[in-house]
Amino acid sequence: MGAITVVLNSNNTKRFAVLLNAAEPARARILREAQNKFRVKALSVVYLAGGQLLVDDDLQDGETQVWVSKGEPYSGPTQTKKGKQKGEATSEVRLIASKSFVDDAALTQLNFVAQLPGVSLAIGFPDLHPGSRFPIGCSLAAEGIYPALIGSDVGCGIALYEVTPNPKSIPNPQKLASALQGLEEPWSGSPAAWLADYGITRESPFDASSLGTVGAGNHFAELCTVEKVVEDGALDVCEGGLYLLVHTGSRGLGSSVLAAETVAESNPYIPSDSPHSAEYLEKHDHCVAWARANRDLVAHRIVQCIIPSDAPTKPRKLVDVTHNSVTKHSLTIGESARDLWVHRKGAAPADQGIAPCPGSRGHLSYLLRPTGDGQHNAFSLAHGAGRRYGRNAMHTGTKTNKASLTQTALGSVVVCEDPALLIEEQPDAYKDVECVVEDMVDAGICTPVAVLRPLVTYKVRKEYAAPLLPLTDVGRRNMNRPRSGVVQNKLHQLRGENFRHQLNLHQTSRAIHSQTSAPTLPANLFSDAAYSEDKPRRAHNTREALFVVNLKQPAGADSESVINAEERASVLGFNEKPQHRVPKLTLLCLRLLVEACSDEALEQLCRDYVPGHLRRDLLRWAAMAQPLPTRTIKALCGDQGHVDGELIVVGPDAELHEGHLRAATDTDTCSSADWDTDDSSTQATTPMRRLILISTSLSLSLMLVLPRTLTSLALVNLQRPVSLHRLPATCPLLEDLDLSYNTWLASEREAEEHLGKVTWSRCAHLTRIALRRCSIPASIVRELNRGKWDEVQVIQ
Ligand SMILES: Nc1nc2c(ncn2[C@@H]2O[C@H](COP(=O)(O)O)[C@@H](O)[C@H]2O)c(=O)[nH]1
Ligand SMILES: [Mn+2]
Repeated sequence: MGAITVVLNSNNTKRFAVLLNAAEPARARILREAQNKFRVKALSVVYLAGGQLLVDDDLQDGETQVWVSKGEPYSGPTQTKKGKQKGEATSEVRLIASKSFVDDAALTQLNFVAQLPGVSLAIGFPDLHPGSRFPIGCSLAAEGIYPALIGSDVGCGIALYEVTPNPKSIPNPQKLASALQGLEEPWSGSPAAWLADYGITRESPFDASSLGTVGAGNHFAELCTVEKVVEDGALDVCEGGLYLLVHTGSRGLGSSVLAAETVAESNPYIPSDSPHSAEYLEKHDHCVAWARANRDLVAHRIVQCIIPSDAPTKPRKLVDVTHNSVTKHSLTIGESARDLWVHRKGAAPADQGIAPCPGSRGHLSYLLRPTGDGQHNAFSLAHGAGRRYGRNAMHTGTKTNKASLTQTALGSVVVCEDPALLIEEQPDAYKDVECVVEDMVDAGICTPVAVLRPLVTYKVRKEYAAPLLPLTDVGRRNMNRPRSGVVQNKLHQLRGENFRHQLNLHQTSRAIHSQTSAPTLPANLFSDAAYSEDKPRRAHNTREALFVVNLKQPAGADSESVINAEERASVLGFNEKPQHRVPKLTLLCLRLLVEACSDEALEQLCRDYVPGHLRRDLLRWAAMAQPLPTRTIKALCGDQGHVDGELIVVGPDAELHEGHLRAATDTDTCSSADWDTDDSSTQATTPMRRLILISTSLSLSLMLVLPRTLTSLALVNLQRPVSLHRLPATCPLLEDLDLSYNTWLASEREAEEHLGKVTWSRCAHLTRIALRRCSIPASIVRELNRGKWDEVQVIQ
């Protein structure tokens, strides 16, 4: 029996040594000591290195560390295996991390990319964590180029600028934060002139709209002070001086480059020295230069905010490293040296001098000097602490105090007016940067030269509402006019904004805009039953009555259980009265084609000729006017299982098809999709965000497979109660929930019974709930608001 190190599994930094003795069983002693030392009563699980459970009391010889947990999964280091390429050549996987936590999913991804044809070496740094498809915090050496491995934020990186090296005193973070205004608006200067300084003469739609903006997600600009200089004279930084870290990339430009490369294939391979590689590298280099220019402009704007000047100069840049890129290096793997393309996906270069290693907004950051010959680490270093938890995992549903999120334990201030981002980017979401640095120092690949302390972290303000005019309208309106510089500029801006808006829709689909089509034909041509004014009138020959007729009231259902068109319109978010809404001619034609086609022909028609937005409009319109049967909905949805992120099923001739959800779930839920996309990239497919079920049914088995990406869900006038208590787990991102017109929620007692079972605090994003013609007891309203900053809007 000897000494063993006990590590607290939940954070991996708290540890102590315990001397085991023969008198007391090892497991019991470890737990007892750990409960005392860590002051955590519920510790009950002991893991051995690699994650194996210590079930009986005896430790094998050779064990030196154990991890104690309250039951959460093992978070210690994991051993990696040697990968093998598809052909005969072997690829090598190296993990440079022993103290840092590395998620199993990230290792799986690392092993996966190591197996790709042409890849010889995959290195995971201590900041390694899962990306949506490929790992982040790694370098991959390959014969050719895989654009998807670099990701869509090509050129993203971190730069450090000098603001005031010798201030009289440390500036007040709150004052600094309030000075940071106007940074979301497009820059008022000339992007072309700014870019020209970086050798960029090619215009892009993103120049006017995005150049000089930080962007969302993990990007940030941070005013900081030098806490400690470890290597004298390094970078000329002074303790107590004011500096600025800027982390941003090529904004929508990189996304557009990756999108163009991945039209036919999701992970294409470009052989080295092919014409295609030259073409891709030209675009890649454009993004890298653009991202540098962007960081410099962000820095310039920020310094202008805090030290306004009529003749501003660019702040002095001390370092600028790109962490998403591909560059060629000579690497010796096995016997021989070869020129290989090193893909850095969240990895700093180690051949360009000092590199920043940011921790988080609530931790210190480091400046590191690379050491060694670069062979072991493929001339790369960790690019930061790396995420420890995925974004979804940060939404625990427990009550969060806004002030505690905008003020960090280090006394710094956070400017972030997006509540979800504020939660997702909490310091706890990131690994321990000290461990990350130690792991690299232990591996002999760097030494720290200075330590930075955050003062103000700028993420985003809600001060600029981008114009969302459809590109086509803007283009058309300006087609025949001479284009002045101003108009040209505006056009570029709108194009950029339009693209950004599309990306936003892909990612959040918060706003599903209703059509505002001008009437083209009289409404009564559209609905069969209202075909002609000459037709003998039915008892209620209004549109509302027709919808009711079309819905074929189920046997035994009373009139209360059927909802009229206006009510349906309210569910769909259409504000106009239905009879005033007339479909576009294209919709009418499509509706007729749908009627005329066989199932097979319809599927082909939809697949090959009808764009998503038209199919979506038809689904919406039909939901109002003449609900479609299941098979037609299926044809309109195609393989994706939804149309443009949305699915509307109005019964009773239609019901939710399991195939719909399977398809939608398959495309949406990559196991690590919620971790990080590393950028504001678009996904190859639109995730399903909105599901509307009216007057149909939803079985428990379907409820359990609802796509996790849903932000808007309507379960309206359903004939049978559904297991609402499953919602927080199945739809964690839910923002809008419509439970209107459900007869099983009509009385207080019934509403209490069904709504009372839901842990509403776990629906952290919920902002609106509609309960038209339903009851909502006061106790439920209280529960709805528990743990929320803003009151959930209740619509009745
Ligand atoms: N000093 C700060 N560091 C931060 C902050 N948010 C994130 N981070 C660190 O930066 C890297 C960036 O990684 P990427 O994959 O998004 O390019 C990340 O790993 C964190 O360690 C912050 O607000 N301040
Ligand atoms: Mn980045």
